[in-house]
Amino acid sequence: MGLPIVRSVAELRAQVRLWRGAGDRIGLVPTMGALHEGHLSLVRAARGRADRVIVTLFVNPRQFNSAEDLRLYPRSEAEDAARLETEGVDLLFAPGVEAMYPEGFSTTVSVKGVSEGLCGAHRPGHFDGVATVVAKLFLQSQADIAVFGEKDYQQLAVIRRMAQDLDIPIEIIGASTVRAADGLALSSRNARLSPEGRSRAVALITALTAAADQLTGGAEAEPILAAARRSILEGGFGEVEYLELRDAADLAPVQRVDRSAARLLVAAWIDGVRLIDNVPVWPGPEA
Ligand SMILES: Nc1ncnc2c1ncn2[C@@H]1O[C@H](COP(=O)(O)OP(=O)(O)OP(=O)(O)O)[C@@H](O)[C@H]1O
Ligand SMILES: CC(C)(CO)[C@@H](O)C(=O)[O-]
Ligand code: BAL
Repeated sequence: MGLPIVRSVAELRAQVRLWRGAGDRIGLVPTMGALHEGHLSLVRAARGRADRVIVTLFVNPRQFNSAEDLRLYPRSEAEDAARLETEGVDLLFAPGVEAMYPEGFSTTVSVKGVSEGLCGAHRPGHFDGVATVVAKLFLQSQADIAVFGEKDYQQLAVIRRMAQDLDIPIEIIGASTVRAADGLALSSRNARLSPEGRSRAVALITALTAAADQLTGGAEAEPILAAARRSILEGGFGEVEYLELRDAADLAPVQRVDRSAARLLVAAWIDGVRLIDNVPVWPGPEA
């Protein structure tokens, strides 16, 4: 029969009404397309928890702080739809910009606290764009659950806060990061790396995991982070935008991991491509 693709909120709502009437539980997987195994892992997580799965594909201009990044963002809707059909997805919602932001659109959802620093500091307006579009997708789909990747860890924290603050009745599921065989986190932007950049990009996760091991149990973060930063640059990255240790729940800065779980987060540039990644850091067995 093929995967139904709808482009208007009215069509989406009509389908959701039928499913809700039948008592189905609805799962949502928001994406910007150019799908890879990371996205498909979110789809599988949603399928395990819901009767119907909606994937959304919308390259959201409001979350791009660089026109060049928006222009270069990979787009492959036909291939994406074919992969989603194989995964047994029930509906692809792929609206155009005018359907999401019609003439006169004037609202911004802005989340303080967790959206500050890290990517928030380096991509001005990015999380306002994410929070606004995700709030719309939640309300348009009326889904019961939504799945997001931990690869975009700060984004996940922003979305959890936004849904809680706005009393949107949806359960947010965080799914662990899917990696290539060498450890690089899968990302749509990896497609923009040269073959040499791609093979050197592994320096990011190598440095993160080494630093996380040393931080486990409460060692002072500063010298460990400085060494990790050096090894990322020596590994072939041109710039480390940030490398920070934060509390895993509220993303407050952390000097050492001696009480609760933390997260080590990085953004770095290689080949003119900005890659992000993060790993957990645990207080250790004696904490
Ligand atoms: N490697 C991955 N493992 C698990 N989830 C992922 C992975 N990469 C992306 N996701 C998740 O997929 C969803 C859609 O992300 P998106 O379409 O931006 O893909 P992406 O690969 O992160 O692209 P990019 O970072 O280049 O924009 C988000 O919830 C994101 O966290
Ligand atoms: C959540 C999201 C689909 C909102 O546009 C996007 O930020 C993404 O792909 O991670
Ligand atoms: N994966 C998060 C979306 C973005 O980079 O804009």
